[in-house]
Amino acid sequence: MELGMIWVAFGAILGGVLGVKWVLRRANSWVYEVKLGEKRYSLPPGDLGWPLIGNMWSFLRAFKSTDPDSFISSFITRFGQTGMYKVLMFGNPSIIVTIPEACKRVLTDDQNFKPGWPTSTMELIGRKSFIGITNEEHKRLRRLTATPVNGHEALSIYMQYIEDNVISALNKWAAMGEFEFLTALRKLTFKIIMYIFLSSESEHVMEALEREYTSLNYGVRSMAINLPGFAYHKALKARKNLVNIFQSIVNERRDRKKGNSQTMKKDMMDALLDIEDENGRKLSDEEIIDILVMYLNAGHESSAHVTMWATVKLQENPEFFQRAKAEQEEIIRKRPPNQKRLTLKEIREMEYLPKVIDETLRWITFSFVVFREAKADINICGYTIPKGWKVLVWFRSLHFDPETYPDPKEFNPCRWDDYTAKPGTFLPFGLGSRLCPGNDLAKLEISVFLHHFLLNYQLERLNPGCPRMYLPHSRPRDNCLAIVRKVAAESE
Ligand code: HEM
Repeated sequence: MELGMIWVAFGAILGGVLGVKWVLRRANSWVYEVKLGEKRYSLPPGDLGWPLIGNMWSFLRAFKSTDPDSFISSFITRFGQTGMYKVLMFGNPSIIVTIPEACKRVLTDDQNFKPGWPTSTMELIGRKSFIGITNEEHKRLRRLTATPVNGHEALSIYMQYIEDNVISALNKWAAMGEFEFLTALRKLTFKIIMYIFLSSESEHVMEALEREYTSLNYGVRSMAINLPGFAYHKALKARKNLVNIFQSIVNERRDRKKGNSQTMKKDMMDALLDIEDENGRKLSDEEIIDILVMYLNAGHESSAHVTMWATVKLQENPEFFQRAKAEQEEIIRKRPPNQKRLTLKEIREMEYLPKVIDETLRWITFSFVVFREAKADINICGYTIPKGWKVLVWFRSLHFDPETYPDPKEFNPCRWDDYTAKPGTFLPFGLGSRLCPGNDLAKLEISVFLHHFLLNYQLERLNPGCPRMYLPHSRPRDNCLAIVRKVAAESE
């Protein structure tokens, strides 16, 4: 009898637990889907996860494991290869899009989509940065800021500065013993983007800014928990420090302008201070600072990570290393004897190195997701994306699709030998009006670095088997602790 009671109690508790779980698993659907009425039946398949946290737990678990793609795979296993899935992430009901057709549609339709970055990201990058302003304002500021960092003329102005700094950084590192290769590359790419935007600042200011950016970045894809000890809390503090530093730079520039003292060279900061709209309105300090926070962040983290991985993967694969080095040696051989430096023309004529760079861009997919928000109900590939829902364009799925890229986890530049990416299958820099304005600059920086590295250096990692982290971006846990060895004398 007593045993019977125990079983009854056990059954009741189990039933209760399962009942609560059943309710909790459906709670988000009742909150977000029921109000859509008939439209809810044409949503893509998926699940909105748990109340409040939605699918964040499974996302973070996957991206903190060795297999980040297990997050999307779990949707494919449960709901099939539909290419679009409903989720609740970063506090919003959202649709993840993973197939070329859907990604292209979302990224190229500005009438129906606007930027949809989580509020937590906006707080960090800035409400007046490109992710927070209207399409019209974006168009105007984008035209002004993108021209100086892209295209032939702009790049030829920066070529020598980039090359000088690459040569001296490599020289310095080779005399340094062990160091964090990624951290050093971040400093190098930061110096370059600082030069373009602010001409130049003291080493001291630059170091301080770069340190704050590292903390800012760790917070960008973390849970938005503003409590001491959490990455997001540290990132908010870093943003405050960045804003203070930029404010003092803006003040100094405004004073200098009032005093009519001529700056040596007009940089992006001058352009931002001068710009006026059709009504003669100038940009406020807040607008200028948010644009700087965004550009300086986007303009150094990404190039540093891609340069590091390209170097590491070449060094790990002697066959690729040799082929890449042979191409660079050929460039030197063909050069007139009085020419000492790499030219844009030589970079454009390279055939193998661009394949190495494209393969690195694919293999790490630095921006694995970008965010949009539907401005109206819209049908894509037979599914409804409701007005106000976020859209997560999941670049990682495009770049790791085995149909497009056989054996996708293998790093293999030769896959690009006879292959031209079909539309929408290779989007490392995004697409449409928000296409990365720094794509040419990034490729230039990476090419110049690899040219000098391949000709003269070797990288020896101290922990080659060190685990890889995927958040906020793909990197070795030890920031690529390594020694750079000089193997040949520089030609000049
Ligand atoms: C390998 C290096 C880089 C990668 C992989 C990369 C990737 C991307 C991607 C995917 C986007 C699109 C975001 C979206 O659609 O919402 C983007 C936008 C952007 N990138 Fe890059 N980027 C790189 C280098 C740079 C550099 C060097 C700069 C600085 C000049 C830069 C500045 C920006 C800016 C300002 C945006 C926002 C554009 C807009 O909203 O109009 N990026 N980047």
